[in-house]
Amino acid sequence: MTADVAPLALSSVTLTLPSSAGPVNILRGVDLDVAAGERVAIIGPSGSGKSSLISVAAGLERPTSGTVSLFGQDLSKLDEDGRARLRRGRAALVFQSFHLLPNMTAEENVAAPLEIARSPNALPTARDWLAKVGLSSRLTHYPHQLSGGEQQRVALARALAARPALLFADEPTGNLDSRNAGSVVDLMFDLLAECGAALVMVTHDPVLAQRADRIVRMADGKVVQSSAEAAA
Ligand SMILES: Nc1ncnc2c1ncn2[C@@H]1O[C@H](COP(=O)(O)OP(=O)(O)OP(=O)(O)O)[C@@H](O)[C@H]1O
Repeated sequence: MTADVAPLALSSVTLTLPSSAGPVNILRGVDLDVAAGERVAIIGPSGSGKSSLISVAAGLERPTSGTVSLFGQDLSKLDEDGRARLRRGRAALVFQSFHLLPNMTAEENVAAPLEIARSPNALPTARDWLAKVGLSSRLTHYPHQLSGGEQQRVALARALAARPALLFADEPTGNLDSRNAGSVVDLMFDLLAECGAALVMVTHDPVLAQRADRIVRMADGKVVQSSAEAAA
């Protein structure tokens, strides 16, 4: 993995989607560069395009125009499989609603992407990561047997077990009470530091945003401010 290639670079990105009321301009010319290991929080009012930005940046959605480079590769030059291959082991995602597979235990949920990436010792590695997030006693529990905070910690272990260079997080604590949110956030920042991973995180929580190295404020589909003091 080359440290000198920017994990993420967006240039003049637009996203326009059709709706019954006509085309909606969701992203209207977004530039964003994220350096290796840099932690960026994206804030802004509801509907300003934060989740859409993450979706386009992670290659889950194609921009209408502009370029998205992930680890130096232009995503528009890759098909869906190519984008998935590029992300695998290097970029990970954590969402507000966890997205754990309901028919798999905690350890199987964490091991699954490692197995897909053919990493050796997937299950022992999964167990190590569940220990890091304080869930050694819940290895064989299914998601419905876990609390919201525990499910989010499994999701975090799953995202970070492959030691990605970039983590995308969309409201990573959105469904948690403030005590659980605080412990998940502490854990996330500790584990990111351990991996040296960059973070692109959407949040409505100003306290969480302040923990980032940089705060990017969006309004109406555009970046309107980008600085360490944006939330002040
Ligand atoms: N598939 C779609 N088709 C049309 N419009 C959409 C679609 N998805 C999102 N939008 C619109 O795009 C805008 C941006 O949505 P997005 O979810 O990115 O905002 P957000 O800043 O993440 O909002 P929130 O903070 O409420 O989650 C919203 O006005 C939304 O209604």
